[in-house]
Amino acid sequence: MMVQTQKQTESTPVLEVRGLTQRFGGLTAVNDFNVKLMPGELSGLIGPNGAGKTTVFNLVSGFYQPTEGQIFVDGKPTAALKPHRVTALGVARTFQNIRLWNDMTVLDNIRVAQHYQLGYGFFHAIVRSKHYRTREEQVAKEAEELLDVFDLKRYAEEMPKNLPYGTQRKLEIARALSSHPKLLLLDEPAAGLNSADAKDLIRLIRWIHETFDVTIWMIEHHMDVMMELCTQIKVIDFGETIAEGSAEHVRNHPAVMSAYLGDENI
Ligand SMILES: Nc1ncnc2c1ncn2[C@@H]1O[C@H](COP(=O)(O)OP(=O)(O)OP(=O)(O)O)[C@@H](O)[C@H]1O
Repeated sequence: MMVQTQKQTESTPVLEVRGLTQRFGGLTAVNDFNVKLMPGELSGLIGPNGAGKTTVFNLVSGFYQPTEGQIFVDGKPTAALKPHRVTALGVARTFQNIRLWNDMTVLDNIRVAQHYQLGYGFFHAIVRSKHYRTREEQVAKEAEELLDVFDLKRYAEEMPKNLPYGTQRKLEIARALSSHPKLLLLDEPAAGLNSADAKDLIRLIRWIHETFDVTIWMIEHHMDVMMELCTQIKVIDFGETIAEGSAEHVRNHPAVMSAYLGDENI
């Protein structure tokens, strides 16, 4: 019985997307998109500007409700759920333009993100019940530990906007991990980084993948970052999937080369 349960768990994709389509008025931003990510994968999604990549992430994280199609997180349908419900089911993300809470300290950015996941009620917070206090202590401890493992502890009382750009990116990833996600979506994590910071980011993502029990799906324009990290890459253009496979395979794929013609990043 135990073995069967284990097998079932192992064969359930962390994310499965079927026939996902998103229209904005007359524009089809994503058309019949399908993907299956198994536990522990580190995969990529690439495509030229405006191809529909962020729209896919917005759909998977519940920011948009799809025009058509189904999304399953760990086997549970999520296409009709609000973002906080999708987060509670185990999806966390970062944004192309860093979205930290700049009027809160670094430590509070992590603590508040954890609260989203805890979801204990208003009553417990108001009366500060024993249950609430115990969880609060746990949250504070975990937040400090997370800052420690990300080598961010010295910035705990700083405001995020005062940190170097690469450190803000790191903090945003740490904050996403604080909700214990099964699936981490990274939207262009190397955007705006210089090449030294981009190399640090590659090491950081590899370390997260090896250390945390999390499946990672990332969008990135820097092909060298994708080549270093991703085992599987999907390529979209005008919302259509035009290629998929290993980094090497997609890099040399004629449809990909044609889609990127003139783009110096590939
Ligand atoms: N909320 C929206 N309303 C209307 N159109 C939108 C909306 N969000 C995205 N689009 C359009 O959908 C298309 C896909 O956009 P999307 O941001 O997903 O592309 P992308 O591949 O992430 O691009 P980039 O690499 O430039 O970030 C674009 O034409 C964009 O203008």
